[in-house]
Amino acid sequence: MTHKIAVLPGDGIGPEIVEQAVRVLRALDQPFQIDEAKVGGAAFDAFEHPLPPATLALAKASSAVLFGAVGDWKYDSLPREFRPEQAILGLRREMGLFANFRPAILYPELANASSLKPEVVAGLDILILRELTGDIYFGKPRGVRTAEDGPFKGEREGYDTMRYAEPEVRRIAHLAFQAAMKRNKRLCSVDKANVLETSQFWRDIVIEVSQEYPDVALSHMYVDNAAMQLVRAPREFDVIVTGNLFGDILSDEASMLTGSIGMLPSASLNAAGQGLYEPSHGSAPDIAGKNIANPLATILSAAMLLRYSLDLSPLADRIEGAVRKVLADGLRTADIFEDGTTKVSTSEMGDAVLKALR
Ligand SMILES: NC(=O)C1=CN([C@@H]2O[C@H](COP(=O)(O)OP(=O)(O)OC[C@H]3O[C@@H](n4cnc5c(N)ncnc54)[C@H](O)[C@@H]3O)[C@@H](O)[C@H]2O)C=CC1
Ligand SMILES: CC(C)CC(=O)C(=O)O
Ligand SMILES: [Mg+2]
Repeated sequence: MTHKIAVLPGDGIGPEIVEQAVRVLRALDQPFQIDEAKVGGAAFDAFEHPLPPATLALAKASSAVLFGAVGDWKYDSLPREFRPEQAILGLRREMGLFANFRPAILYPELANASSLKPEVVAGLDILILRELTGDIYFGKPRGVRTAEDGPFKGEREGYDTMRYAEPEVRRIAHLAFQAAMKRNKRLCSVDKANVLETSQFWRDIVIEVSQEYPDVALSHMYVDNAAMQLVRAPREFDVIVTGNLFGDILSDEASMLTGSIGMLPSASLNAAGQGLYEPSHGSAPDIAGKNIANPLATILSAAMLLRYSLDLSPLADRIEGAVRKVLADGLRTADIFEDGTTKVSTSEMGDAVLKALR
């Protein structure tokens, strides 16, 4: 069976890191049909839209999407609908990719690259499940208006809307409990229920859903405390489930526990099992075009693609094994480099993973 994979490299380091992941996929010698399309700023430059209809159609018609990253400071003054970030938000919304799995795993070889002491992070293996199509990122109304009341009445104000519908909370909660069942049966739901109505509602629904999973130990934590606990004692967590905004922030924080944001892959799934796979980081314009970005988060995202969307777990295992081997061999991109290891470029890291696959 031929699997259709849409490849959307995007902007900044996107093309450099996606190129390495595609080389790895091709080296598996499978009947993949790999089609590439422009997205983000690259698509805006070519077609005056960050998510052209042809790119969206290609993504929707594929079994899975491999995505790089979008965005660059040079587009920051465009009207919002034309900004590159609208491409990834649009793909998530249009494809219904509501469940974002971000596994933060510390490879033993990177214990010293983590910003925490090895004794605090050794053996770290947590899963952050971030709701991806709701919350303040998508809530309406939003905009800039003249304040009608309050101490700044008559002045301009910016506003957004945080909202979650009951089915949205229920479906992500079910996935979180199911993920916890396959792991260490501990689930921590992160919210801000002491302040926000949306969060109290989220918490109430999660508690209701928990009745169906009596074997999972459910806890709740306010997001400010969770941010602190992640650097105090990260191994206390097993699965974390949280909303879109809090999950965005906490997963970037968790990435540093693994040594670098260049190590954190992600899978964004919809109800039909279709998925978009991307590193958790952005387009890193500060290092783009220098062949120094870490491609491992993207290569590990390709492994998640094989496992979750194509049901090819043995091939995913092969890629993850190859990544472990290159790290054990002491190869490091600049972001995870330390004395006694060998600094390699983006493409050299790709070469090494390819070699280790065989
Ligand atoms: N899914 C997406 O496409 C995302 C896009 N963005 C966009 O990316 C652009 C840059 O945003 P930032 O806030 O700077 O976040 P960023 O994640 O792109 O970069 C943050 C820092 O991490 C470093 N970094 C990121 N990935 C790396 C890698 N693979 N190897 C080595 N170092 C790496 C960067 O050099 C930078 O110092 C913005 O336009 C933003 O909107 C941000 C996050 C996600
Ligand atoms: C455009 C942003 C919402 C992307 C981001 O920061 C993320 O998904 O982690
Ligand atoms: Mg983010």
